[in-house]
Amino acid sequence: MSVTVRVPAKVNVQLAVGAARPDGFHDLANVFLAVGLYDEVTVTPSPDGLRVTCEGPDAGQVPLDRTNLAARAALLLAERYGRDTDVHIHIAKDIPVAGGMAGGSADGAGALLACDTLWGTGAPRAELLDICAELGSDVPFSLVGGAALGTGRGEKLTALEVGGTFHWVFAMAARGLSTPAVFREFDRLAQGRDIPGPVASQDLLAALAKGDPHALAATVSNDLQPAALSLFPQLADTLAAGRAAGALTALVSGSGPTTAFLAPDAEAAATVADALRASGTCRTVRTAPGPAPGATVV
Ligand SMILES: C[C@@](CO)(OP(=O)(O)O)[C@H](O)COP(=O)(O)OP(=O)(O)OC[C@H]1O[C@@H](n2ccc(N)nc2=O)[C@H](O)[C@@H]1O
Ligand SMILES: Nc1ncnc2c1ncn2[C@@H]1O[C@H](COP(=O)(O)OP(=O)(O)O)[C@@H](O)[C@H]1O
Repeated sequence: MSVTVRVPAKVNVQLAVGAARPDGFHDLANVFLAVGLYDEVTVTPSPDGLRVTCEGPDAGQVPLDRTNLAARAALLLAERYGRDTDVHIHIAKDIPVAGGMAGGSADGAGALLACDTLWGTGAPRAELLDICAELGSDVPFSLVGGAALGTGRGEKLTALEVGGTFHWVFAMAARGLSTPAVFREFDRLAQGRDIPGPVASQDLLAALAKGDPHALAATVSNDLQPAALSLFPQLADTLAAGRAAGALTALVSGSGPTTAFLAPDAEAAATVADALRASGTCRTVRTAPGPAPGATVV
């Protein structure tokens, strides 16, 4: 018997970052939107013990040892419920690696739900969310999907209402960016400045609730964008190419380097995608609607 779970990528429509905390994390007002780009995680009982395999264009960059977030999720759940981790975890990866779209987090949440289903642990949802938070700040959101405000380091979630479908274009870069390196660059750029506590924009939440792409485009923001651009200046060319092609707004997704473009409708999204492909400023281009559902057994 196997269990397969489908898990979405995310874009941060607002990422407000506070000052570094004593534990090295940053308090956030992180408005997540799940989008229709998915990894699929399949778990199968395996007589050879815990094993991870991965397929997809970025598979070569995914660690297959116990540092893989999917393996860590299986180990944490097994430890809490006294199970053996005799599973083969296979990841069919479509979310870019180290792209700021929470691909590793998606695999962590996916493996957790898949193992929970396979083992029939009956873990309460709150306990699964707790394990997700232990795995990483973004992992709880990968489990719930939709749209949510993440506070604390991004792990404390409040579900948000979304009044329509938003049409996104994503440009994947030639290389990845390390999330800790981008936060470190944020700290460096912030030196000597007063960093206000992060607060969600009420105008942005209203735009999401209304499902209005023009209002959303006018309110998106990402405090990590200057840091990502400082480490990867060529991203400015990708952002400019998408804007010139009619995107309502262009921003770096999370810590980057994937760039995200909001279009007024699906047809305009296809036009922006074609222009980005022709621009030669990125590796691949994908379109995806949001919101998308969270981790789901298929
Ligand atoms: C920036 C965001 C925005 O959604 O996503 P990505 O762009 O990486 O996808 C997240 O905050 C990433 O969350 P996640 O990738 O789960 O990070 P974690 O494993 O929890 O932390 C990795 C490292 O990032 C930094 N970090 C992360 C979250 C946070 N609130 N403050 C931080 O300073 C810390 O240096 C930490 O050691
Ligand atoms: N299942 C996984 N998929 C991708 N990366 C993983 C996974 N598990 C651990 N990692 C590690 O996490 C790093 C960040 O990957 P990822 O989650 O894709 O990026 P981001 O945090 O920018 O969204 C990778 O460089 C890789 O070393």
